[in-house]
Amino acid sequence: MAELAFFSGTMDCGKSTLALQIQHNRSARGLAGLIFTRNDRAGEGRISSRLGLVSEAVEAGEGFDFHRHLVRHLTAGGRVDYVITDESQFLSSEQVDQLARIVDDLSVDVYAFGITTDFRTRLFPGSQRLIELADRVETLQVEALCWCGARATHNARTVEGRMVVEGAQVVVGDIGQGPDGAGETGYEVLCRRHHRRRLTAASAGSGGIAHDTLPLDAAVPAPRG
Ligand SMILES: Nc1ncnc2c1ncn2[C@@H]1O[C@H](COP(=O)(O)OP(=O)(O)O)[C@@H](O)[C@H]1O
Ligand SMILES: Cc1cn([C@H]2C[C@H](O)[C@@H](COP(=O)(O)O)O2)c(=O)[nH]c1=O
Repeated sequence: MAELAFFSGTMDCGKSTLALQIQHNRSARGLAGLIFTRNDRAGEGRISSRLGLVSEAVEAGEGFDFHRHLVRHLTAGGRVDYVITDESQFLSSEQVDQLARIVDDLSVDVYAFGITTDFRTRLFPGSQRLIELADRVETLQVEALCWCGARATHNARTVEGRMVVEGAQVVVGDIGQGPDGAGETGYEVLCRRHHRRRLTAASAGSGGIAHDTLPLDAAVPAPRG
């Protein structure tokens, strides 16, 4: 039976990489997929991972109808075994309904990838609808880490390394500072404790994992002698 699966997590946890791996493995076995994205950092009509993989994709902008696109494709004699949508957090609730309709009415698997919450810890519209409708919601296994070493569960937006809480929900960008450095909007993944305290690596003065904040003493035996 076809399914709607939502692979979610923070920024930088490997979602696009997994999307491209699924695409690679399925196409290697002769399955035909349609790949969609919206507002990828690499530009329109592209799906890119930080591991360097890039693939072409159909840009599913505002007003794009996934169900109509598939019906047209099939009517024209095309084949579709599965659908991948990256940056699905940016989709509208109606577009996610169309994805569910593709699964139920056309019996095509849909694998959606996206971050769950925005820089203010609120659900994106696309992610909210995916959580409501998906047959399965998967949290990615490769966790991103907060500067303190704890699992990063939240996305912070930063300006010059400092967390900001005002601004538009959608600002396309990357982990770290923008290319021009000062004043550029960037993102940093944090654990909830540090997101709540608005404590980024820069504001905490941390150059890397702060080992003394981890409860490692109990796990690592003290050296003998
Ligand atoms: N130089 C590198 N060497 C090994 N792994 C890397 C490197 N750069 C990035 N990664 C991996 O890529 C992941 C980010 O993958 P990506 O698909 O771009 O994430 P997402 O789509 O979730 O934002 C990182 O969590 C890390 O595991
Ligand atoms: C938290 C947050 C993120 N974004 C943008 C920033 C990136 O362009 C994407 C996430 O991409 P990734 O492949 O998962 O790293 O979302 C945003 O617009 N608003 C936010 O609050």
